[in-house]
Amino acid sequence: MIDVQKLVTMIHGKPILNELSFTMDAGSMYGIIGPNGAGKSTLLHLLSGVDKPTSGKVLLEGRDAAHYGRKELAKWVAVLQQGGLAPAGFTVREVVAMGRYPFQNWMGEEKEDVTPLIDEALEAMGLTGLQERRMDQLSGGERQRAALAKVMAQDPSLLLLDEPTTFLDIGYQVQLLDIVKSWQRNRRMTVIAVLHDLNLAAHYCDKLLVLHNGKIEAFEAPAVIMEPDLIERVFGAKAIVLPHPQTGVPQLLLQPSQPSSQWEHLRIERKRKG
Ligand SMILES: Nc1ncnc2c1ncn2[C@@H]1O[C@H](COP(=O)(O)OP(=O)(O)OP(=O)(O)O)[C@@H](O)[C@H]1O
Repeated sequence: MIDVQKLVTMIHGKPILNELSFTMDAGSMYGIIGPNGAGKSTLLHLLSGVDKPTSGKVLLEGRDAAHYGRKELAKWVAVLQQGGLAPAGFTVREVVAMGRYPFQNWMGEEKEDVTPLIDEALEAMGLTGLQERRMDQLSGGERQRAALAKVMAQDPSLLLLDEPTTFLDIGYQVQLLDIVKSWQRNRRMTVIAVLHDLNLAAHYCDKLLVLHNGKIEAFEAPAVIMEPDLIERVFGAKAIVLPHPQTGVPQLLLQPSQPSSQWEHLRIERKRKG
């Protein structure tokens, strides 16, 4: 369980996160959504224990995240950073195997043979055929999948994802979230993902935390969040909300501000050119 108490982050005297308090249950999938600069990545870094708040606390399983050692924390918290891994001279398989680092002794050894775990992670992300390829020879999407395979090999209890679908085409966006979701259900893992695509967030997350101006605007089930007034208030965008024809999950259709005048402009242009 994650218990966030009166969390404040100030940067250059300006509050970026302003007294956030909430709890998240183990084994559920949560989305953090909000406009650019709302503080989503800042909050994720605090939840991972990497950054320290100006005041307030993040309790992971009842213990202050700031009091965990790095390696100890890495045994059960994995973070998939925005943009995945930087390209480097290692092969895909070597990078995925690095996910096991927190469990290794000083000689880089583990008690059990982890080959099947690494094979499974490579297979799940469609990387078996690319496992001997160097990271700098991969596309952005392939690197992102390698980064996810690495955190899969880590086998965490809490997985933090910062805009995991950014470099992926629509097929891999759905595939990545499908994998994370089934993994979350099967292993009772807790997942917290910063997502910009609200339609995907509504489909995959049990609850959505909406950040706006460093405060929690709402923390509810997607059916409550996907509501035109809230979307316009937070994102300044007009939207129509419709149930997905197959799943019934609310989905947003964005409304361009002046569609008719744009079409009119094109019609006049065409007429002018004859
Ligand atoms: N090191 C820093 N120095 C100054 N300002 C910072 C620093 N880090 C973050 N900020 C500011 O804090 C605010 C929140 O940043 P954060 O990256 O958490 O937003 P975000 O919601 O993740 O945004 P985005 O959707 O654009 O990724 C922004 O206004 C950003 O400019």
